[in-house]
Amino acid sequence: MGEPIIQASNLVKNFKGFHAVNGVSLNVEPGTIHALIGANGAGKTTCFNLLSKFLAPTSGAIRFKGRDITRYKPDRVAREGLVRSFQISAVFASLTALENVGMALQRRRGESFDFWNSPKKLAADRTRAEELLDQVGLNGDYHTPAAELPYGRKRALEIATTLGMDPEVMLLDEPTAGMATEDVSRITRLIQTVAAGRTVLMVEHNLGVVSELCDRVTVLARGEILVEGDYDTVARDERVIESYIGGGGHG
Ligand SMILES: Nc1ncnc2c1ncn2[C@@H]1O[C@H](COP(=O)(O)OP(=O)(O)OP(=O)(O)O)[C@@H](O)[C@H]1O
Repeated sequence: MGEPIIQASNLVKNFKGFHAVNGVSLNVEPGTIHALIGANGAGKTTCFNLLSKFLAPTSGAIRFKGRDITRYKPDRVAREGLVRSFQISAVFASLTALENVGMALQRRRGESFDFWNSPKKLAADRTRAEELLDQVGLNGDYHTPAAELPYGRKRALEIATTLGMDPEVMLLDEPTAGMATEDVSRITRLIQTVAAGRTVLMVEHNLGVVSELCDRVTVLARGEILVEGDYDTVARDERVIESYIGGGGHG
């Protein structure tokens, strides 16, 4: 294995004395799809928010491509290629699919969204935005407001906006949560496609999706790493089975 693209050392996050993440050291290898799993309350979301810089750790360090990013703001790490997917928020729900991806393209350049950008830049963005929408299967939905897209397509749009940031590492937060089986397989295939030439770190509850997609799996329990390995190894591990059956978290 080469040098990890993400190296988290001894991450700790306390909330009023409660250790949500308690000494997590995690390496993500470039070109892999890596899952964070664990029972409810295990610390997956907190860990994810630390890695995407949406939360500052109480202690510990994070390196991205060898550089210490522990004190970086989310926008800066995103521009450097570590990008998390976002649920299309209420603010952008009224914008069309094309406009949502267009915003990501502008954000990539560090610009705030500007409807009055130069026509040349807008035309180039539009072509790129259309390509990205085609890639995620939204070729018929360029002008549909995000709010009107069915759930599975909304999640596909989120992936397109993430791709608009030109990520080297994509951080996906429960990409198949709340989906019907048919959408789950579509998004699984989509993640597989967009993972080519990239690194993906995802929090995912659906173990079928994890087994299908992920090269490496880190299992958290009570804020700590319980087991790490490929899917078959962790799925067989007694401690993992027990943590799922027993609820694993602290609640
Ligand atoms: N902002 C916060 N303030 C206080 N406690 C928090 C906060 N965020 C998370 N926690 C606690 O930290 C623990 C870990 O939460 P986290 O959301 O990271 O777990 P999770 O593994 O993502 O769980 P789930 O699968 O239910 O989403 C939980 O006990 C939670 O109650």
